[in-house]
Amino acid sequence: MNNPWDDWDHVLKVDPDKELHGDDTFEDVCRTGTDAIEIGGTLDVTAEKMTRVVDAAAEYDVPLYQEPSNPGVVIDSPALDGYLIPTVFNAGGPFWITGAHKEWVRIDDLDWDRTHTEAYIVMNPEASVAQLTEADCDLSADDVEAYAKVAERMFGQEIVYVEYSGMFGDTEKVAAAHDALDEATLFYGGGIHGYESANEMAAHSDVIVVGDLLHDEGVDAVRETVKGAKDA
Ligand SMILES: CC(C)=CCC/C(C)=C/CC/C(C)=C/CC/C(C)=C/COP(=O)(O)OP(=O)(O)O
Ligand SMILES: O=P(O)(O)OC[C@@H](O)CO
Ligand SMILES: [Mg+2]
Repeated sequence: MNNPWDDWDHVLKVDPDKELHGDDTFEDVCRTGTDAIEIGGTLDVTAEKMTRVVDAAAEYDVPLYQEPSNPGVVIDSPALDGYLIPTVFNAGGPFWITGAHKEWVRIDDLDWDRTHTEAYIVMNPEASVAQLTEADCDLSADDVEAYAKVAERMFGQEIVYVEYSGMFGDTEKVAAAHDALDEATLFYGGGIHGYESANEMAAHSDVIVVGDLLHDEGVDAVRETVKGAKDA
């Protein structure tokens, strides 16, 4: 199966609820050298805020994907290459595994060819995503490895996402997920803040995701993480 993310090393995650840094523009954001832009955040995202970011990025050639945190923020735009829909394997209950998805499919006509899932393993208990989904983050490397195998082999997931949002993760646990996968692509996100941290996590995953750095330090700092990922 050929998927666009097979060739990615770096994804930039733009949170529609956060401002860009300093004088950065969306043109700068699209020209950091990242392989794709994911648009999404856990808290206070609306369809209107999503539309603002998609419209601003539409004219540049970087692939654009929406990553909705609930069905109400999904927007229909020809500028989007697709939708990356989280499912949280270690959520505290079924709503964030299949429940929100069932509601979405019930109320909307999906564009199935552009709709893909990401099997999240949420690891930082302080992150909004962990609190919202009541994720069990108390996982050993063996647990993470097992979740990754369940995602790939039992549920046919093409993307497994080890999510440390807001903190730099444990490389041993990320590597355990990486080693568990044959076909699926491992995304890693959390706390990447420069060349070194990008380079280190890129060695233990297939794609690194950089989020808050864009909003906190800006496009020049993001460009360093692209270099770190590409050099790994
Ligand atoms: C079925 C549909 C369309 C949506 C449901 C999708 C699911 C299951 C979402 C649950 C997990 C979630 C909220 C994912 C959003 C992506 C994400 C983890 C963004 C990063 O968020 P943080 O960085 O933790 O949050 P803030 O920056 O907003 O605090
Ligand atoms: O914001 P950071 O910590 O870079 O995390 C990136 C991403 O994995 C968040 O969903
Ligand atoms: Mg965030």
